[in-house]
Amino acid sequence: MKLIQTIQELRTELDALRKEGKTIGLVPTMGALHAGHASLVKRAVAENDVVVVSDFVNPTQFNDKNDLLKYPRTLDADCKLLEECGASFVFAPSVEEIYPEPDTRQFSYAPLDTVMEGKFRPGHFNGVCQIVSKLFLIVEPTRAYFGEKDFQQLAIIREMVRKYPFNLEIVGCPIVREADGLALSSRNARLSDEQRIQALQISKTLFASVEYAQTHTLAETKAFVESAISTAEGLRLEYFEIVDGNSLQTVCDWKDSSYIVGCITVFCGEVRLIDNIKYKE
Ligand SMILES: Nc1ncnc2c1ncn2[C@@H]1O[C@H](COP(=O)(O)OP(=O)(O)OP(=O)(O)O)[C@@H](O)[C@H]1O
Ligand SMILES: CC(C)(CO)[C@@H](O)C(=O)[O-]
Ligand code: BAL
Repeated sequence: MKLIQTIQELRTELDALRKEGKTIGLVPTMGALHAGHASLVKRAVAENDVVVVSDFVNPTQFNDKNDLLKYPRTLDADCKLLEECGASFVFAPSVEEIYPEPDTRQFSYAPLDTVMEGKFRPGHFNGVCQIVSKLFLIVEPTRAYFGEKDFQQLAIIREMVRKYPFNLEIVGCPIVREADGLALSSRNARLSDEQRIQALQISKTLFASVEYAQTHTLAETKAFVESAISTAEGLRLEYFEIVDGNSLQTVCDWKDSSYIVGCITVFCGEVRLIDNIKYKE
C-alpha cells in the first residue's frame, strides 16, 4: 500500500494501472477510520483490482468551524487499518493541493439537498459535491463506495453522478453498528463514557420504532421517536423525518411509498450524531 499526497503522483500511478485494464475502486473518507469504513474498503477490494481510499477532512463541507477544528485526525492508525483491509493507495492531500484557489462551483439538487441535513447544515452538501466531484475527476474510478449511514449524502451523490454525468457505479453499503447498536461514526471518538451510554438511546429508539410501526400510524411512529429522544437524558433532537427513500420527501402514510426510511440527527453534548432506519424496502 502506498501513501500519496499529490494529485500528480496519484494520476501517474492510476493512469499506468488503467492502461493495463485494471478496475479502480474509490472509497472517499475523512479519516479517523473505524470498522464502518473498513467494511466499505473490504467490499471495494473484493470488487476491484485497485482500491484508492481518500483520507481528507474537507473544509468546504463544514458549516460549523468548531466541528472542523475538533474533527479527529489519525492518519497513522488509518494507514495501518487500510493496509490490513488490502487498500492499494491512501490519498491524503493537503487542503492547498485540493483547493489551490477557492472552489466556487455550486451544486444544487433540490429538493434532495434542501431537507434534513441540507436544512440544518447550510452549504454542507455543496461542499460534499465539490470534494467528491474532484475525487471522481482525479481518480476516474470504476466504482465508488459510500455508506448508508449518510443516507441523504448517498442519494445526492447518486443524483450528481446521474446529472453531471460521471461514468462510474455508485455502491451503497449497509450501516455497521457496535454490538449494542450504536452506528459507528468517527465523531463517536469525541463522546465521554457517560455520553457513549446516552447515545445508545438513538439506535435503541429507532429499533423500537420499527416494532412500534407494525401497529401504529406513521404520525404516531414519528411522535414515538421524537418523544423518546426528547426525554432521554443528555440528548437533544435536531430532527427526525420519515421520508421516501428515493425522493427524501416526507411521507404521511405507510401506504404512500414502498421504500420508507426514518432519518435522525441528535446532539449528544456537543457531538452531532446521525442515524437512520428502514421501515419499508
Ligand atoms: N457505521 C458506518 N457504516 C457504514 N458506512 C459508514 C459508517 N460510518 C461511516 N460510513 C461511511 O464512510 C464514508 C466516510 O465517512 P466519514 O469519514 O464521514 O466517517 P463517519 O464515521 O461518517 O464520520 P462522521 O463522524 O463524520 O459521521 C461515508 O461514505 C460514510 O457513509
Ligand atoms: C464523502 C466524504 C468523504 C466527502 O468528504 C464525507 O462527506 C464523508 O466522509 O461522508
Ligand atoms: N459523514 C459525513 C461527513 C460530515 O459529517 O461532514
